[in-house]
Amino acid sequence: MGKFMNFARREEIYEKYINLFKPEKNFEIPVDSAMGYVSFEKIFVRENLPGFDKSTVDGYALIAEDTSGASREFPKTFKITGKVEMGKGYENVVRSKEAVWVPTGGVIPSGANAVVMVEDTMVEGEFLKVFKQLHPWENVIKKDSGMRKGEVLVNRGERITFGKIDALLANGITKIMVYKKPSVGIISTGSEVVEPDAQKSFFEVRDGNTYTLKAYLKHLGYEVERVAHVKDEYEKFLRIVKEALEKYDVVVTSGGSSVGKKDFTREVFSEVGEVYFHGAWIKPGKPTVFAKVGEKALIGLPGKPVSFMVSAYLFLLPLLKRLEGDTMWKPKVCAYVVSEDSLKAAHGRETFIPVKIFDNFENKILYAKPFPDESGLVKPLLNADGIIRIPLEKEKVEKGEVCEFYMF
Ligand SMILES: Nc1nc2c(c(=O)[nH]1)N[C@H]1C(S)=C(S)[C@@H](COP(=O)(O)OP(=O)(O)OC[C@H]3O[C@@H](n4cnc5c(N)ncnc54)[C@H](O)[C@@H]3O)O[C@H]1N2
Ligand code: MOO
Repeated sequence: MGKFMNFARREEIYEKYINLFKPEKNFEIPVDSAMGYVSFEKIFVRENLPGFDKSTVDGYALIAEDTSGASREFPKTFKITGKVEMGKGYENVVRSKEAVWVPTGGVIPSGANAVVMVEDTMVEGEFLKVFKQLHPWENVIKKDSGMRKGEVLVNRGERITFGKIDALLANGITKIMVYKKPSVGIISTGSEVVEPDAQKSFFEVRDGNTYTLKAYLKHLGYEVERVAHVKDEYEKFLRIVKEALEKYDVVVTSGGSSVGKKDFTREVFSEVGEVYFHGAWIKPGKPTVFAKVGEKALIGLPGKPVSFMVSAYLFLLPLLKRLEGDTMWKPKVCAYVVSEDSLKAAHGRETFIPVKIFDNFENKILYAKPFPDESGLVKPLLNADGIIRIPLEKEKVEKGEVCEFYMF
């Protein structure tokens, strides 16, 4: 197989490889099925919301100034003059020393400027005793204080959250154009690799990688298949990759990405397309292969379990996000956390270490328990919530030092 070819730093791989890919397809979807998709449209608020002054409590609408000095001992008395019905307007005006029943969400009658909660009142025939002093607009959502016509609701390239869905529906928007999510085919390689449910010899390894990645991508909403497993046979590997490229937007392989005699990934990728990089200055995940075949992406992930998942997190996920139109496709720092142990970085490589996060509620600090064991083991990921990063220029992290945390 020979040597590594064309190493690059992570940012360079983002700029010179992942940036080459663009979202192509979009379609219309009901808003209540759009969660997690990326919007193809820029959508504006259609009407001011709420369109009326609205009560936040069940109680009586009145003029706040009339409650001045009110208490349990010295209540103020009002005349009850009517009641508001939900979803309806109210004709009459509230005058000084008058009170009108209003349910939560009901309209504030004109003239009134506050609502006293029913618990702070007592009804005596036609009259209401108020035990509490209110300030103007207490317990009222002011008209149009929520959204204004013309404000941006959703930008093109923004992911649809439940907050966006709620706001779209509140505006009467029930359909939205979103980008299609890319489809992913995952190929497992390695003569020692067997199916997870297989009887295996002492020296064989169960295929965790490809099924784990499938589970993760499926959970994130991508169309994903674990296509096949191939032994270290060049011709068969080549054929399976070609077939997968016909079918999927992105093809990912596991294993065989290093420089061993039977590591065919780079060679196979070079035969079907253009290899941009073979090797990333990161640990784990160094022997990752990045290729492009027409508009399709072909990524060769290393076989070691931690290297496989970390490289998938750092490169495959951003690629998929970019392909689905997400403008925020690069990995994002989720929090700054304190490392519970001192850690050594890999020389000349940006280092990522699986961690579990602990909350310390007393001092309001997040702590990270690192699992820096060999990336060829499965164990470091067992209890990991994500990874912390040691930048390229740093050689170590001291116990108690603050690190960037990236959540899986
Ligand atoms: N001479 C060098 N050797 C290696 C280098 C190097 O720079 N020079 N880099 C090392 C690094 S770093 C990594 S990471 C590995 C990656 O190697 P490969 O991608 O070729 O992976 P394999 O050799 O196929 O497998 C490595 C390891 O992972 C196990 N494996 C493979 N597939 C699966 C699977 N689907 N599920 C679970 N485990 C799997 C496999 O049995 C091996 O134990 O290269 C180093 N070598
Ligand atoms: O990059 Mo390897 O993935 O260091 O273990």
